[in-house]
Amino acid sequence: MLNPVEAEQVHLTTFYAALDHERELAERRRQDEQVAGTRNAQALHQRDGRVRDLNTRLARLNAAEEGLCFGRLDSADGEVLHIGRLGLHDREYEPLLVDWRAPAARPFYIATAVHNQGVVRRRHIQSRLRKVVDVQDEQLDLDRTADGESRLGTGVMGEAVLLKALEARRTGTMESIVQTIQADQDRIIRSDLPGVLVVQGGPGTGKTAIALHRAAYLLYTHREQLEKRGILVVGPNPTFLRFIGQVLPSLGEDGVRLVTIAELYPELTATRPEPAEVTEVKGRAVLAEVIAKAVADREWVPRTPLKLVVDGTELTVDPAVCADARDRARARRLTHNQARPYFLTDIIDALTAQYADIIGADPLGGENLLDDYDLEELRNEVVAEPAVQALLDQLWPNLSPQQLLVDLYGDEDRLALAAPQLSALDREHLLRYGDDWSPADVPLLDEAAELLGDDGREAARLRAERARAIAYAQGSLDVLSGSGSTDFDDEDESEILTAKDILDAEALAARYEADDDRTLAERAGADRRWTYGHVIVDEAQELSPMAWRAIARRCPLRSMTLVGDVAQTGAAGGGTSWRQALESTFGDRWRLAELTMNYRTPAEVMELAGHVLAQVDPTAKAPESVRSTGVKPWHVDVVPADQAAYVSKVAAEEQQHGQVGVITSRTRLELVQEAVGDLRDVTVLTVAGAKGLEFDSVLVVDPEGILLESPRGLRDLYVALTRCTQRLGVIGDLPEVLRNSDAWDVRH
Ligand SMILES: Nc1ncnc2c1ncn2[C@@H]1O[C@H](COP(=O)(O)OP(=O)(O)OP(=O)(O)O)[C@@H](O)[C@H]1O
Repeated sequence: MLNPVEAEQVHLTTFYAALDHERELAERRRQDEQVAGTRNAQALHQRDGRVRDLNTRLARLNAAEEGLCFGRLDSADGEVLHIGRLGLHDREYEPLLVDWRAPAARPFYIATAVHNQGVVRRRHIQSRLRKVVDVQDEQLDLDRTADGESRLGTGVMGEAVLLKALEARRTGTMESIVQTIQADQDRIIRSDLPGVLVVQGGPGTGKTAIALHRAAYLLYTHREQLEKRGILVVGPNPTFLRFIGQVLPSLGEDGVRLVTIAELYPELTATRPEPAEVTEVKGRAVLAEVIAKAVADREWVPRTPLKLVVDGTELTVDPAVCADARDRARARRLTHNQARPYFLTDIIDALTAQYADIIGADPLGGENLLDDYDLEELRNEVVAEPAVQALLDQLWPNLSPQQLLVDLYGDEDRLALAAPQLSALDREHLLRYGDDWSPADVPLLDEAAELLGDDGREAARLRAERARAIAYAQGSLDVLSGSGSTDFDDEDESEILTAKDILDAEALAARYEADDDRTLAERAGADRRWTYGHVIVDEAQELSPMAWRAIARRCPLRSMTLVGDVAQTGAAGGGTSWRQALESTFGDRWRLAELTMNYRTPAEVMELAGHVLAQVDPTAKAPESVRSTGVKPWHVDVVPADQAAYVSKVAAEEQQHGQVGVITSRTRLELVQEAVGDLRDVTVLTVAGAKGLEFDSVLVVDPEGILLESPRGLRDLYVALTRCTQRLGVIGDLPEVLRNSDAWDVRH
């Protein structure tokens, strides 16, 4: 009789054989597609589509290679299901392996001894390089529990496997948790697609991991709906995006665009740093009104009549005429730039009429002497007159969002007019000259783009793109027709229509466009108006109301997952309660789920961090750590002058424990960075840069500085203290909140 490891090896070998078979099949079909000769452009085009699908299939099969099968469910009725990273069939199309996202796999994550969902045994299978290395069983059958064969358990699924995963050294990038997703996490992952779901959870509760697995689950379950529009994932900074970037590909999913708020606006780099007070003002919901007013102010009505000269004739633009033209243009309910031609037409008509009255006046007092042809000529003259164009640009300019903001920020009077509801100091924060952008400007540019509409650049870009596509298509047709002549010596073959016979370059270009070769993320990234099937925001507490508006615009269906912790808010414009953060954009149309177990930070470290949380919010409850390490956090007070050198020495020692994160105040950052140099596996960051990240060992340097240098210093300190999976050291003068705790192991 085989032992469990041997028995599972037999199954695993079958699964890998099926995986290899699928892979070979896809590979062969891809090769066949690639060598199949065709001269028909439409067939070529369809073939490209099939090759792309096969590439996706192969990428999915390859992603499942490591840890292909990790679970097994045995039901009371004797049914056995193996759970894996994807679904596989045998050659008779009988299911072999169930995808972890399929409904049938669900009991693997939620069955308990009390609610066993018909499962009597859950088996965790661990493998490496196609070999089963360990098997852990959980008996979920209460009858058997009664006779002592099993126990009710701790409420943690697959405890031994989970703890092994949590104890493991970090690699510097986040990994998939498919094998050990816990029941409360599973409920969130599989929550319904529609609506806004807010996931509140303390540090290390798995919010990021869950958000990414939810993306994979949604893509699998609602593929039809989501594949075309894709999923947008918004994270706090580029380092974080790199940290999480491999999780979805490792789950076999692309079709997801990962961005920070600063990258939300196409073709723009928004990296200019700015003071927190400025960021805070730019993030306020009222800025939407300010931008709207700034746009409206560019639809200008002069107070007094304006004079201009057309070919020696003086004409007057009356304020009443301008006001009338403006009202009529606005009544069309178009964007500023789209409404502009209507306004212009009215003003030009008025000027032409005035011009004609003067020029065509009958000296004898009779009717105007000009006919329609003359009037048309006069109109052309009015339009061609530079003074008229300058006047029109003044009254209703064609504007890009960038120009609107440059003009607004750079002019005290414009600011005063557009933002009377802001204090003089707040307006001063906005005042600046130049056209480089900070991340907080991005939602404002986006807001402006909505109100202004296309300023002509988008149309020009599309025209250029189309011209390129036509040139490319023409090239393809030339190649096809060139090679066609040599091949047609057979009677029958000459009957075949070539691309050239049935298509011209323009039609072919249209086909190429419809079948754009860029990835979904690239296409979505280039199009400001792209709307996604689902949006996931991580560290969502950091977003300002203006950022929420920009995000909401990208998902009119309001299908979103927002994960975060309002006790960790560091950004000046971020929210400290979900209600306050979301109210202006979503009202109360969102549902809340909470997570309470901490899978990252050991209990010893959480005890300390708990003191800080109690000061951030006395009503908040720190998440409960699932494990303790027996290693107390340590503290040493080193005078500032010696700190950098000390940190460098300790960081080098800590390297032996794995990835080391040195988190320090902004003021000490450079000094510490210099001292640490480029020690392998050691990263020096500020708290903002460490958001969402984790390390085996963390050194917090200058905690007092972290606390004092930001109005949200306490929350920053809480974030810094909760980044480690194993060890925490604190270097520098201790803030009051961390003194007098028994949690410390004091170093001298
Ligand atoms: N069910 C699980 N199985 C294995 N590991 C898990 C599980 N849940 C969470 N983890 C691990 O715990 C760590 C913390 O998870 P994650 O970063 O998603 O937490 P978070 O709630 O986003 O934290 P923070 O708010 O502090 O950024 C990660 O290493 C993650 O892989």
